[in-house]
Amino acid sequence: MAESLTPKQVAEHSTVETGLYIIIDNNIYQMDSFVEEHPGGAKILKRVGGKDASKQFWKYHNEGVLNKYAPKLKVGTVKEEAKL
Ligand code: HEM
Repeated sequence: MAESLTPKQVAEHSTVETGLYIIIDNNIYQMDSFVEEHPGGAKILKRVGGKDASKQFWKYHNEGVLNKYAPKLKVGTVKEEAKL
């Protein structure tokens, strides 16, 4: 089920135990099941848990990687925090 979460809610899932969510271009990916098979290593993914990793992602990957893995890993999109 696709969720719509604020950056703050995503930040609550910063560890493998809580799902290891990362943000890439406003989409949220749940990495806990993938972290041990990530070709770039588990450590680098754990470092960006709960955060926006768009910049790091696009440095090392291309669109094809997202097309392949999004169906399995994407859990939702980021919604703006309410502005007061
Ligand atoms: C949805 C999230 C991600 C997926 C599905 C993913 C998947 C992959 C795959 C399939 C590779 C193998 C190389 C390739 O096919 O291009 C790879 C390599 C790599 N990934 Fe990721 N990755 C993700 C996120 C990240 C993030 C957020 C970082 C950095 C913080 C990262 C860092 C790396 C590095 C450093 C490599 C090795 C590049 C190299 O050896 O040249 N990845 N990743």
